[in-house]
Amino acid sequence: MAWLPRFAAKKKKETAPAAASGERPATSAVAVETASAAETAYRDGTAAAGLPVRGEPAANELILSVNHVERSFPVGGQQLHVLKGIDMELRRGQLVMLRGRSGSGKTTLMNMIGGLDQPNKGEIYFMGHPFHQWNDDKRTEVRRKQIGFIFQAYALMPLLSAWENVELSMRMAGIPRSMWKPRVEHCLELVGLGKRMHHRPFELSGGEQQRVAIAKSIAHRPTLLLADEPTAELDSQMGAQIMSVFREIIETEQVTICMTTHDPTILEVADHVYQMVDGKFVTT
Ligand SMILES: Nc1ncnc2c1ncn2[C@@H]1O[C@H](COP(=O)(O)OP(=O)(O)OP(=O)(O)O)[C@@H](O)[C@H]1O
Repeated sequence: MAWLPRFAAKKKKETAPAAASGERPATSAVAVETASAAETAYRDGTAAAGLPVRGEPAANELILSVNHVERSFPVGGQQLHVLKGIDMELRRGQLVMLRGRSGSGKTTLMNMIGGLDQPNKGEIYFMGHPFHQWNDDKRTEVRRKQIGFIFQAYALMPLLSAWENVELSMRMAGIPRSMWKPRVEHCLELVGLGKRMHHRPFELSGGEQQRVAIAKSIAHRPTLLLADEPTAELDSQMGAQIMSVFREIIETEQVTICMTTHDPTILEVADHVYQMVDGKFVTT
């Protein structure tokens, strides 16, 4: 679970300017025109809205390709080889799972896929963008618009309602204010929380809180969702509900989901499972 603190530290840095832009008042004619162009673009699903193009995505489109990736960390004057030549790919609409013992390198790989870290060797292309070559600012820009993150411990703001939590993520993604309401409603309904929109996290069950976190992660219409043990805190029934929500959002949002899990019952619903042992994938 090293992923959460490492991601949280970076996230703080990346969201500050976005939050400011979300609050931008449309006071000038230019600003009004820009906002309405962005809103139209958002409705039409065009790139001008600052969101990924929706349209009709090509079935089976290659979203991510990882080629011969290696990652080492200096520890005690020596190199600790954590990833030892990883090849994988993710395609549009897939639900892909990574499984492996604690310390096998899953989090390290997820950090690379999400553009939070870079390999020492090898290539990572996300939507054709060479993450292995790009600097942190360029990767952050793509990540903010096209990738969503879900954590084991939900990562919700405790004093905000479900609605406000989802709205906050749209504000931070720089989406025009007038688009927030319909999209927040849509996302919360999609995860089955239409009747709990104004509850705060402590008024919701663990499964419901995780569903708010999912609504939050898809509000900006990412292409890829990365989920670190999203069912680990839940009982098997709630875990199954989360998996059915994942299937639903894959269908309706054409998103791709890559998640880590230890739960063998959940593995059954994956389109593909990568088994990691000591920094490499093995076939089972
Ligand atoms: N920044 C770092 N510096 C040094 N070692 C690291 C660093 N990040 C990860 N490691 C080491 O790499 C190995 C793999 O860690 P990683 O967090 O990727 O495993 P994991 O499979 O996700 O484990 P878990 O299921 O417990 O989350 C561990 O031995 C860890 O200590």
